[in-house]
Amino acid sequence: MHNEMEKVLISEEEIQEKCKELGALLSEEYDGRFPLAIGVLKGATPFMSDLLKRVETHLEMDFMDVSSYHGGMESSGEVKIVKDLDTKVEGRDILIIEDIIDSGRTLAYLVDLFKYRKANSIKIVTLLDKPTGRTADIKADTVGFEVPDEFVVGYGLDYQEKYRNLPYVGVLKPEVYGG
Ligand SMILES: O=P(O)(O)OC[C@H]1O[C@H](OP(=O)(O)OP(=O)(O)O)[C@H](O)[C@@H]1O
Ligand code: HPA
Ligand SMILES: [Mg+2]
Repeated sequence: MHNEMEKVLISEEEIQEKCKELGALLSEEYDGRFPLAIGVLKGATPFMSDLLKRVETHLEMDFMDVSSYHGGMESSGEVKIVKDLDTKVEGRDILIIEDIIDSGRTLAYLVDLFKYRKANSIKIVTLLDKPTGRTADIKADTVGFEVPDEFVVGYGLDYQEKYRNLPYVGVLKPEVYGG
């Protein structure tokens, strides 16, 4: 698997350091509150797991699956709910956890949905931000790293459902996309 990578953009150590840093920030922000942390399946799961271990306040976890890429490299433009929350959003302080904001469509959809469901507050934390990909008007409150205009994989991010289990974020060799 590692020999299919052209380059590593963000190392395992850098990611773990960032989780500590962002975890400390969120610990302050949510001190004394009981936020509902929502992981966006499937990509956000490694980041959610490592980040929330560093948050020192009570919180509730839930998951939502809204897919628009269908394993490929281009957003289909249409966001579809695959799995909804088990938890009521009304009156809650929502912390959406994402692996990447690219076009912004996934998050624009979720923010609208949670507003409609009468959340008390909505914040977004994302490991990666790819500002060059943006078509929807959406900005994260907290960003781990900015990435260039390249398709990235690893640490939750997939290409055709593979590479999510890499402990780092990188770019694949061009020949991997060939077959
Ligand atoms: O800003 P956008 O252009 O909407 O792209 C970002 C979203 O796309 C990817 O998820 P995907 O829909 O591929 O599902 P996955 O997490 O299961 O891979 C990624 O994990 C984000 O959720
Ligand atoms: O660069 C990316 N890599 C993997 N999945 C993605 N979903 C949106 N952008 C990306
Ligand atoms: Mg994906």
